[in-house]
Amino acid sequence: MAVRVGVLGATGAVGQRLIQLLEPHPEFEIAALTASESSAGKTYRQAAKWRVDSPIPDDVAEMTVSATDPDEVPDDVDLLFSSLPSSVGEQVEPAFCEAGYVMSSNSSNARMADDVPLVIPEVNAEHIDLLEVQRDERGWDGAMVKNPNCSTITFVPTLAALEQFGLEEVHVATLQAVSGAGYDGVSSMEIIDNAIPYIGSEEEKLETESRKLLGEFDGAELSHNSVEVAASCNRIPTIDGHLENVWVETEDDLTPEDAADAMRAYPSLELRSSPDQLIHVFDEPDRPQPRMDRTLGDGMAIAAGGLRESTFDLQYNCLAHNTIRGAAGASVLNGELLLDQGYI
Ligand SMILES: NC(=O)C1=CN([C@@H]2O[C@H](COP(=O)(O)OP(=O)(O)OC[C@H]3O[C@@H](n4cnc5c(N)ncnc54)[C@H](OP(=O)(O)O)[C@@H]3O)[C@@H](O)[C@H]2O)C=CC1
Ligand SMILES: N[C@@H](CC(=O)OP(=O)(O)O)C(=O)O
Repeated sequence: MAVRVGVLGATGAVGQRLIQLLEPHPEFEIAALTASESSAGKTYRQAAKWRVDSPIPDDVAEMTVSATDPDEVPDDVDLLFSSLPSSVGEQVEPAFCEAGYVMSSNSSNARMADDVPLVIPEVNAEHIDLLEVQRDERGWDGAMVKNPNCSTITFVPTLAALEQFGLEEVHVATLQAVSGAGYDGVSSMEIIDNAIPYIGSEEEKLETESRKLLGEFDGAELSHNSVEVAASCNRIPTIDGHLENVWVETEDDLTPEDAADAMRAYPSLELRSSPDQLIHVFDEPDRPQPRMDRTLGDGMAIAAGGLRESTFDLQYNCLAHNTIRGAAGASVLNGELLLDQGYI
């Protein structure tokens, strides 16, 4: 029987992607949709300005949107996906977990909290058991797992593949699509014929979340990886797909060929939304490119290319679909992990 799920922030850009991924999902059944007070009481069709590249599912369109309040969500909903603005998530997500709901959240609040697992299943699935510590400390029947920021998700799997060579120092420069800022985030007059070399708080997120993801969980505490990460973030006028330039220094010798082999061999998982091949390595020096490569593995794969020696041991480019692998798909995958690991 399918698990009954709810989406918090269902009318937003990420909420719509969640609905697109959840509606055909065989393990999940959409049973509740929430948004702000101004959407509550409306049908989903009335409340959401649907902009995803597939038709709004008929049965979802006629559902009534409720306020984002634990009392408004049916008790038999077993799993919540949250795509709320982080300022709202910070206020309401803990109340849902306290009320007993298990939650897979995409919002940035609490990602760095000591007792909140920040998970990319193919990289650090074992961190999910930090939920036991969380439940002990917070007295929750529910639980909260987070996925990282979309730019963090793009480069961390490639670092995980290179970890065997001893990561010392990483520099990353991003070229981020406008969808990452949400529909109303960047105006056309700002971004067309332009690039903006600033995205608020983004650099710090890449630098800190990557070290948490690559950290060790000993069953009681999580220690963060000591690799030095320096990030520089830029907004460019692509619609979807964050492209990143990465420079890596390693303790052991590392050739571009070794790096390509390690990335290609890095395993995926058996979870439904994991791609068959997690990291797709291009031999062509001018790939990956956002428009051509963002839908690899149904938008859940990481693409890499341009592997070469430079002033660093290794330099390369990588790419992921920011609203699928970087947001909604990442949350769905964490939901599948919660189910697989018996948390729901
Ligand atoms: N866009 C992207 O690519 C990415 C976004 N994220 C993160 O995901 C989250 C959602 O982003 P995005 O979908 O772009 O945001 P949107 O602004 O498009 O959507 C926000 C959603 O939250 C609801 N909401 C807003 N205020 C409240 C409130 N006070 N109480 C309850 N619900 C409220 C909105 O409802 P209503 O329609 O009624 O206003 C809407 O459903 C953010 O934390 C963002 O940082 C992360 C990675 C990528
Ligand atoms: N800041 C990211 C998207 C985002 O919302 O990130 P976060 O999930 O960390 O809030 C971007 O602009 O592309």
